[in-house]
Amino acid sequence: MRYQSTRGGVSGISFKDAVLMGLADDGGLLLPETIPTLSEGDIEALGRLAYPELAFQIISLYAGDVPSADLKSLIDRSYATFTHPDVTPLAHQDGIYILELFHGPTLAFKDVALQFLGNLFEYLLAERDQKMNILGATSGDTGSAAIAGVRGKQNINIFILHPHGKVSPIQELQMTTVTDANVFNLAVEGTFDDAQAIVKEIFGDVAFKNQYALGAVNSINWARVLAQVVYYFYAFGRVQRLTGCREVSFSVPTGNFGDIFAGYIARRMGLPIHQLILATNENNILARFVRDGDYSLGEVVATLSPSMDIQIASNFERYLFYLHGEDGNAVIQAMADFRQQGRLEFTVTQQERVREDFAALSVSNEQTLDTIRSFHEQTGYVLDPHTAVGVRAARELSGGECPVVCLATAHPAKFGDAVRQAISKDPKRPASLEGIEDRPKRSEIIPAEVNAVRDFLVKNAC
Ligand SMILES: Cc1ncc(COP(=O)(O)O)c(C=O)c1O
Ligand SMILES: N[C@@H](CCOP(=O)(O)O)C(=O)O
Repeated sequence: MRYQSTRGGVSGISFKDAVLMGLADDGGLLLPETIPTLSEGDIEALGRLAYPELAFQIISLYAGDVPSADLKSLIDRSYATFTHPDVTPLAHQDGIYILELFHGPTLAFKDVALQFLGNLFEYLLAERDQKMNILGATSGDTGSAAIAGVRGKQNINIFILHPHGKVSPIQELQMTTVTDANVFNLAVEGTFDDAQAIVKEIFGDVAFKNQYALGAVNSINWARVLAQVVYYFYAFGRVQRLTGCREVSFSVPTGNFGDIFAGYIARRMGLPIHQLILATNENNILARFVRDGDYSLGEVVATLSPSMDIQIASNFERYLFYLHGEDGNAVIQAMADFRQQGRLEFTVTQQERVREDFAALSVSNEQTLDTIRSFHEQTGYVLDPHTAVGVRAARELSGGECPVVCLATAHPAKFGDAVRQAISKDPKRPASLEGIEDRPKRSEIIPAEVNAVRDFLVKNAC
């Protein structure tokens, strides 16, 4: 399998090189040159596998240059850190399937990909006798999952930018209480969008990126999206065996468009996804895009699901590539238009195609609280606010023709304030969070300026 950039300036590179390149050297995002498709029989057989074996089968399709035994060992080690034997178990509550993606070390779906990516980086760096400085932006969950994936690892330093004061207290502590010498937390005086723009601008300076061997842990990195494709197949297989259904819908709480894009890839591989429901909070540019073709930038507002307080969704560029018939020049033009005008226009045909690909809903804070409350009253199950956004959208948009899987992207204990507001009690705390408030902390506040981050990196790079 070879990889190409959404902007047409990079092509023919291997999986290993794509993982190390992160952001494509032409500023675009990497995608496989072809998407492998699977037959109904293949998909049914895959659906019977245990999670690590399924991950091996799916990832192998895209990572032919990693020897099978090595890939298997990387995957097995990555999922051995999960506390549930099924890795991503499926609960059935109130007619909805909840795919619990939060049983990894930092209690969010990001662990599914970042445990793997951390091990993969270590493996590739050892093979090439290289060092790496990871630079990432987080609205709360990617940061701690990436740190957990590489803390204490040889030849890797990690620099994570989070928006100062805009992540939940537990999310902040999960990052800043990791005081290993190779971990640097930077609290940026701005939004997640500012942090992500800084990261992309620094990656865009290819000479600097190569000089400091920068690595990407955000969904900029294709390996992130790829590892997330796996659980769509896993959930489909489990639900199909339980219900005998031919198709399944998925509802996906969405911010940076990575998780739902993984579902889009799974569907392109042949997975019979009926509806792919894109659920946003009040930062609703993506929901407006799907429903009305209105892709225009708004101000980021703080919500009860802070990890989705995003307006400029990184992976949208990957979808644009397909929407524009895999034409890199059209993507370059669209990205330039968006930078200049803060909006994009779509033809009627494109808008129709988008609505074939996705259904969408924007969910308010009030509706989020109401969903956590009513779901708890009906089932006793406690949803985190991001998952609640997806559950609300599933309830409103799914037509009931086939089962719906809601991706449960975080453990409710990460968002205690929102849960308490909804059900007047604290969510149960998993053991990993016990005493987190009392641990030593390390982080730096930094202005939302490229040069400030660049200077910090130069001083602390490995
Ligand atoms: C808990 C949680 N749910 C949902 C999302 C949205 O996922 P994506 O950014 O891949 O759209 C995020 C952040 O990305 C998150 O941290
Ligand atoms: N919600 C994310 C934002 C970054 O998304 P990513 O999937 O591109 O890493 C977070 O928690 O940081």
